[in-house]
Amino acid sequence: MAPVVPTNWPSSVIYTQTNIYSKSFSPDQLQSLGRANLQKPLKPQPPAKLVKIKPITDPSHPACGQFGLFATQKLPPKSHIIDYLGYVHLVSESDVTSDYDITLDGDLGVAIDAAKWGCEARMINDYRGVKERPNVIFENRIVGGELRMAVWVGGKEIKKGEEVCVSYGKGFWKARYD
Ligand SMILES: C[S@@+](CC[C@H](N)C(=O)[O-])C[C@H]1O[C@@H](n2cnc3c(N)ncnc32)[C@H](O)[C@@H]1O
Repeated sequence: MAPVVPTNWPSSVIYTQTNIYSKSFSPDQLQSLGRANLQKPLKPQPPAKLVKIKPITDPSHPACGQFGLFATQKLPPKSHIIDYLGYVHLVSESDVTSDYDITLDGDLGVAIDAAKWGCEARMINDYRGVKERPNVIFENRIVGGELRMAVWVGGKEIKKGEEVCVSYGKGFWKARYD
C-alpha cells in the first residue's frame, strides 16, 4: 500500500519510508552498510510525529517561500527525531547539483540523496540566518542492521513550534557561492 504522504509534501518528490539503494554497490559494500540482503524488507519508518513540514512565510527567513521542519512538541536534549532516508549511493555517483545529498559514511564513500526520494528530514534547513546555532545534529545509527543517518536533538531542548535546523557545514555554501 502506498504510504500516506505528509502534509505539505512536494508532489515532485517520492515519499519513501525506507532507503533505496544504487545498483552499483558490490556485495561487500552492501554488507558494510548492513544490507547484504536487499530482498529482506526492513520495517518502514512511520510518518514523523515529532516534527512537521511547514511553508516558510516570514520574509526575514533566508529560505522564505520554501519549506522547513518544525517541532510539534517539546523535544528533549540528545533524543532521536527521525532518520534521513533517500537514495543511498557511492559518492562517485553523486549528483553535484543536488541540495539534498549528505554523507552517510565518509570512509565507505557513501552518501544519501533525498532530491528524488526522501522523507520529512529532507526539509531541514541550515541554521545560518535563521538562529544563532544549530539545534539538531546528524549522526549515524543502526536500525535492523542497516547503517542510517539520523537526526538528533543537540544539547538543548527544542521547544514546540521551533524550527529544526542543522549546520550544513561551510563547504555546502562555499560550493554554491564561490
Ligand atoms: C535540504 S534543502 C532544505 C529544504 C528546503 N528549504 C525545501 O523547501 O526543500 C536545502 C536548500 O534549502 C535552502 N536553505 C536551507 N537553509 C538555508 C539557509 N539558512 N539560508 C538560505 N537558504 C537555505 C537552500 O535553497 C538549500 O539549497
